[in-house]
Amino acid sequence: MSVFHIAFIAHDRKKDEMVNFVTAYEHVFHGHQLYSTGTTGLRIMEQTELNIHRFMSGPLGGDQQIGALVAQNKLDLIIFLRDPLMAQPHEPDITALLRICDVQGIPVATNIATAEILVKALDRGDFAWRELPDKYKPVEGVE
Ligand SMILES: O=C(CO)COP(=O)(O)O
Repeated sequence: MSVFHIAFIAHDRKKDEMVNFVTAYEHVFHGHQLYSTGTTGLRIMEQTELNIHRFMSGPLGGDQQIGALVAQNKLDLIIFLRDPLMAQPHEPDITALLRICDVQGIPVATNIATAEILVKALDRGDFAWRELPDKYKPVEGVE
């Protein structure tokens, strides 16, 4: 099985939805390299057997840390359940993360409907196209 690099991010009022989603598809995510922002990852790990590399909490820079991986083309899929009805103090970081996903052409789901479609595609093996030959080469000048 190919190992893909997947990040989970959820705003506070979307965290229950994220935990339910990841729990339902735990068997699909198992065996992949998983990342998250701080609190989202904690919540998922409390409810599943998944091991997740947690970055900082979103408002403290976690979105930017994940964005740095995206900039280096080191993520294959991001599930980012955003809260469209509440302003976030780190809105510029969120916009920057989505922008850099578009720069690199990274699949990113910002609502549960898209997340469902992408996880089913992952399960089917539709992510093989992400096995780019230069994906994990270190970026010059960056450790
Ligand atoms: O704010 C977030 C994403 O913008 C999520 O951060 P937490 O997972 O730490 O709550």
